[in-house]
Amino acid sequence: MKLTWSQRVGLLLFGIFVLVALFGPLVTSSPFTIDADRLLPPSKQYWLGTNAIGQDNFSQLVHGARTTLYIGLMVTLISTFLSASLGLLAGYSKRLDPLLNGLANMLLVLPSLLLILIVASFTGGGTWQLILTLGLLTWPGYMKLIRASVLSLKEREFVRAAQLYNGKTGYILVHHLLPFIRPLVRTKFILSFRSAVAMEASLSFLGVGNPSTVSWGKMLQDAFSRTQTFITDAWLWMIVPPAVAILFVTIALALIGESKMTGNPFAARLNRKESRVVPEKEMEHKTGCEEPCVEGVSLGCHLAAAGEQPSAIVVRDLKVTYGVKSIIYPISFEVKQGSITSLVGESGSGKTTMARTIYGLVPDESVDGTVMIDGHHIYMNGEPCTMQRWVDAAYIFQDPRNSFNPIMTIGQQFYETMRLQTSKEQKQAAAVAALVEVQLGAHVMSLYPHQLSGGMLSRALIALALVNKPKVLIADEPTGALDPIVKREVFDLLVSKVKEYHMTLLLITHDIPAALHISDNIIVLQDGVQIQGEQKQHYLEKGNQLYHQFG
Ligand SMILES: Nc1ncnc2c1ncn2[C@@H]1O[C@H](COP(=O)(O)OP(=O)(O)OP(=O)(O)O)[C@@H](O)[C@H]1O
Repeated sequence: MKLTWSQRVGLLLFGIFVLVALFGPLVTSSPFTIDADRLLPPSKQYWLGTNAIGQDNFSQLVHGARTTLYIGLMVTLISTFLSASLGLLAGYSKRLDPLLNGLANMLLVLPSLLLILIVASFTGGGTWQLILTLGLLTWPGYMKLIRASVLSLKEREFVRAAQLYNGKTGYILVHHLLPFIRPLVRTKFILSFRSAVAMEASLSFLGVGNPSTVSWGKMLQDAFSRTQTFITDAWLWMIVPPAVAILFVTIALALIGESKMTGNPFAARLNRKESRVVPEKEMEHKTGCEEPCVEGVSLGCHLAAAGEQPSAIVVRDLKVTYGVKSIIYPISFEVKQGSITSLVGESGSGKTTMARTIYGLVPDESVDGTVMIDGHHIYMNGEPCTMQRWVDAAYIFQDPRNSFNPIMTIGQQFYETMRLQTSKEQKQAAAVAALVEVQLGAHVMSLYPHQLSGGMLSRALIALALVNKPKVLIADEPTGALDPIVKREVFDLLVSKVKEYHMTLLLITHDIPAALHISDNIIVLQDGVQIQGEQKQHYLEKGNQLYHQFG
């Protein structure tokens, strides 16, 4: 990381204070020793003179650095940890959010200094009481910022994908979300340190704090509490040194913090990424459930038992409603094993909603009817789902750039989806083989998504979906964002792989000629309704014609 000049100055200045705090007390006398006259001016023996009871001001300043920085560090660690962890939890968990956010709001509306004074007065004057009071009352501001970031991040496709193949909240918070909020956490750390130093000084100055320790705030309090300080020149060596020390520490931290906010290359990279992606509307992921293919119970098995080609996807009387708005009107269809079915229709007709519903990405309460993939019921009154997503069935999201976590390498994201391979070597070999099959080299494993072109990302996403050789693949406009030539290449690649592995494909596309060319069946949606007969024929003919005319 390249340091800016202000960052270097800040670090140098702060480093000097840290060295003084660490080693100063080892080479100076005790700050409590009273062995000189009162209010002596600076001399060779007492570099900063003596205070109103004859203690060495220089020794007090050096020992005070240790206390002030120690309190600042501890307060900052507690406050930053709380901001980050509670912000992550509140942003991610709908259940915890009202509680944590409500608590943060409550603390924010109370006047903080008054609150701290009251709590500190009640808890007594110990150093740890002060640290805990400050640490426990100063987390809400940044907690809310982090919560807001997580609320937006968790709607991104790569988080949804991680939910599908890993599911564990702790893993997603630590591996997928924490890296994004790290710049905020760093900034919070530095700003907290700065305000904790100032706050400690203010509270000590007001008489709240440990009376048996020396700190810069306490030096100021001693000085201000005696009238001699101001009727002589004593204020010059009693007040100016601790005040300047506090000022310089806060300036040093401000310089470091300023650089962090503007010069952090990761933050810049993140901002570039954020500008490229638009978070989707909130659509809570709820899992369905698995029902093993028990003969005589599941619909797919009924068909198999009857000697027909079993259905890989069964949709019966499916209806999707968001609030009072109906998106999909009752619809039924089946996709036979090893076949390709295309779902076409005008923009906004409900194709993506249908695909997401089939894969179990739509909340239970919005869904009515039956959906089964390879014999597994997807929705069954909120029972936990055991259908292995990315293993039994995979889903290719519409936007490949949004589907990969921008701060993890492609290789790391492959490893996450693999459950069949146990060792790292096996995973590596399978991932490389999948990438090679989509004409990408093994070097792609170590690249970040922003280092790949749109076409490469689409191929990588197909490889990711194919790596476990799922029986069913749902692809939502897998070539939507590509130019016509690359589009055709990626499309052909997808179809060839589906055929090679005898997979079942449900394809959402606007490309009607391609759909007509490759599909065993085409479903046409219009305003959430499946159209049939002449109306369907007319739509396909018109779409085919227009596509040839305008691409
Ligand atoms: N989470 C949601 N809450 C409320 N309405 C939604 C939600 N998601 C989608 N919709 C609505 O459902 C309708 C169908 O959207 P959908 O994305 O399924 O269409 P689509 O056919 O895939 O469109 P396109 O081809 O443009 O991607 C739209 O009117 C959309 O506003």
